[in-house]
Amino acid sequence: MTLAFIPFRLPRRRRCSIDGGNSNQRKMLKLMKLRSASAFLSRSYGSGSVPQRKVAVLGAAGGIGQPLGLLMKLNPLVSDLSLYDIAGTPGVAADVSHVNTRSAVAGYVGEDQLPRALEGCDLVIIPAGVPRKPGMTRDDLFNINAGIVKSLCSAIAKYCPHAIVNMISNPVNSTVPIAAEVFKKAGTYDENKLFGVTTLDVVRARTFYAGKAKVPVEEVNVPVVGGHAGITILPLFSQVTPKANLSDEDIQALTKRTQDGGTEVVEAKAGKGSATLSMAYAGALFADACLKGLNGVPDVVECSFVQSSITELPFFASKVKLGKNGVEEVLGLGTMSDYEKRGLESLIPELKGSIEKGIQFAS
Ligand SMILES: NC(=O)c1ccc[n+]([C@@H]2O[C@H](COP(=O)([O-])OP(=O)(O)OC[C@H]3O[C@@H](n4cnc5c(N)ncnc54)[C@H](O)[C@@H]3O)[C@@H](O)[C@H]2O)c1
Ligand SMILES: O=C(O)C[C@H](O)C(=O)O
Repeated sequence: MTLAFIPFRLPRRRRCSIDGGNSNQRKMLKLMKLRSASAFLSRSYGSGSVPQRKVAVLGAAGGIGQPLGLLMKLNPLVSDLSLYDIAGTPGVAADVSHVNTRSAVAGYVGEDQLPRALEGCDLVIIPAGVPRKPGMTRDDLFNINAGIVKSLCSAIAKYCPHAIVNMISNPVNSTVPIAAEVFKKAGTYDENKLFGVTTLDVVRARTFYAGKAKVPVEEVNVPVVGGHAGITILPLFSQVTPKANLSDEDIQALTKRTQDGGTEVVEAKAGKGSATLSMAYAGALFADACLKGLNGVPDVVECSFVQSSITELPFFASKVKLGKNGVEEVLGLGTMSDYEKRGLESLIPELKGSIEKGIQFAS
């Protein structure tokens, strides 16, 4: 998983050898980086023209929304960036708009301006809602965030019914089913266009594994399946690459740390919210993957919580192939270890309950 808007990165070994060189070599590196950026774009779109893509961030003045807005402004696949919140967006939009990259930026504040924020959107990212404080579960956010998500999704159904939706607001295990129900009621539901963003779980699993296995973090690839809360987060370290010789105890500790990654941040922030910067990074990665898919870039695969039939549950996170219409294929679970099989069995009742809670709320 690499960011389209950081196409300049050379593989680690090449970077090392040139970075240490003389000034001519460094100039050459700079030129190569610029060339590789334009080569990337023309490779992806043939004629060299990048499609116009309007992206909205709902909750754009928040802890996630602000850095996510900035990261989307850095993404050359975005032509129009729409920053919406119930307060604070004029300032955030003015600030982000001064960054000298491709997209036009507009700030929208309050419900009256929501239609204009959404009209013509290809992708809507939703980090609106309250975050956890220490001692809370993600489900404790349900009472406030379910209503926020429901009303935002009603507006999406009305003003940009064909947009891809990236749901960040917690509890994701329930907010995605809520969104699906709202879209179904409005007659606009397309199961291929609704995604629960679980990328931060993958980002964490990669980081924690790389630290333990002493392998370069950029090379680590590991699927994380299930959902996005506690034991419903199931990293499949038996499928990780590159392989390292870790004990069962190590794998269990890595699994637990991945499952508790959000809580680790909530506790460290001591009442000032949950993960924002790492989430903005993860959200930008996932949004970028969706845009690449929309633009026809082949073989884009990410983990996401989507409508699924790979288990008995109607929604499930797994590897998903992204294409011009959103989900192109929900990929299976692959071969799992006995430990992971037990993890899968024990997450099912909790995830089922959270999905049903969301469906019931919205219907
Ligand atoms: N999926 C994940 O992996 C993941 C990771 C981190 C956080 N989260 C969740 O993301 C959400 C946001 O977290 P945060 O730290 O940015 O919170 P925050 O409180 O800093 O920001 C939330 C923003 O949402 C806005 N908002 C509230 N109601 C709104 C509405 N009706 N329309 C538009 N905007 C509205 C607020 O004004 C605020 O600016 C939380 O629910 C959190 O649990 C999810
Ligand atoms: O833990 C949280 O409440 C926020 C988010 O879901 C996370 O995983 O960081």
